[in-house]
Amino acid sequence: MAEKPPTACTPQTALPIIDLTPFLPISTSLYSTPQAHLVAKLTTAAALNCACRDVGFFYLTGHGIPEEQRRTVLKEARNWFINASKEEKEAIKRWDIGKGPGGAGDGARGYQRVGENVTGGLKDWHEAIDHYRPVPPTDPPYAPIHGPNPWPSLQTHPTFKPTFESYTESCLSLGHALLRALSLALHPSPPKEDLFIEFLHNPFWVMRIIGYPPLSSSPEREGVSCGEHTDYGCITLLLADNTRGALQVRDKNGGWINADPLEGAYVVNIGDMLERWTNGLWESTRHRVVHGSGNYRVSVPFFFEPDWVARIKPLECCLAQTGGVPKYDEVMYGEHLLSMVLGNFMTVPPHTPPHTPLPAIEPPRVGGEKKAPALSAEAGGVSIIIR
Ligand SMILES: O=C(O)CCC(=O)C(=O)O
Ligand SMILES: [Fe+2]
Repeated sequence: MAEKPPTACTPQTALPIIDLTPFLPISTSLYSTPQAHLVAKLTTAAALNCACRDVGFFYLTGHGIPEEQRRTVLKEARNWFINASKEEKEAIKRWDIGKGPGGAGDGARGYQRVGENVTGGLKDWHEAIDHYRPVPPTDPPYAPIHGPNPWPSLQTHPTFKPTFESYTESCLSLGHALLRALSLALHPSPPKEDLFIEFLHNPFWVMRIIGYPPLSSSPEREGVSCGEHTDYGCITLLLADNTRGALQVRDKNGGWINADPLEGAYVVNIGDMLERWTNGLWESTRHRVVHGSGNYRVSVPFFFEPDWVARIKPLECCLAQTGGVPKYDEVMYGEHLLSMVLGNFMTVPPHTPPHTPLPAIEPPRVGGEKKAPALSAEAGGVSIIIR
């Protein structure tokens, strides 16, 4: 007789480790009976529920993405950041809306130089290429995040684009599997893996390819590499090199937990959309990057999001567990993203030194509570992104 999956959470001091194997397509061959498979899934789901409820961050093993592919992604990213010339970087730069050559520019896709991103009012000490799911140029709901992503030159970096395109496919498969597991975590009895399926016909995604010079190379020799924020979507699959002591996660007491890399694992966190779906049962956890050591750090967070047009509101099963009163108004994911990304414009002098505090921003109201905003504005050549 198969063992029963655990139901209670034990207190966590570090990030929990979750094995997703039972949710991978190959998993059916691993278990002797459907009942044994279901118990394995429920065990993973129960651990996920604890991780999302207590920490909002976890290590994910058994994710099915080959180590070789993950290593190649980081190698390509590092190679480009270190070896691409200033001109090559500027050739794929992010343009403010309509300000690129021939009126191009969506305010979002492309390369941002060190200090161009600002989080929580402070400039971030990193450079990055931001990619979004390519969408047709004439598809109205996506405006202005239209168009293709800009890629490094095929002449100088021929393997960059295919590497990231195939990695995107892998992350999308993993995202779907993880969302089935999260569904079961919320609805184990009777077991339900399809709570999110109606929101994931064509999931939107964002991928940031980030290079972090050491903070000691910044003018102030201190500050922050990526300011404190929550992620605004569904789940984030973080692939990072083996630098320790950089990514820090807020714990429930307001302290910081180091989310150091774990060999072969993803660091995963839940975003604001899952907080809304769960009516706050799971909170998207604040985190930041403070890269104090002397190396050049590389990370590639992949943000797996709902469909652009998905309408997000607390799920019935989560309302039932949280007193029955919705704490969040319904939002369309794409509108929410755009309001965060483009709805706030701030005036920033063009030569503001890194880590200069910017004017305070009134955070949007979320279920009557103030919640840190995720927004982007361009002014004076500075992009402001507050996740
Ligand atoms: O680089 C990292 O470790 C995390 C970056 C991050 O939190 C983000 O881009 O949202
Ligand atoms: Fe983040």
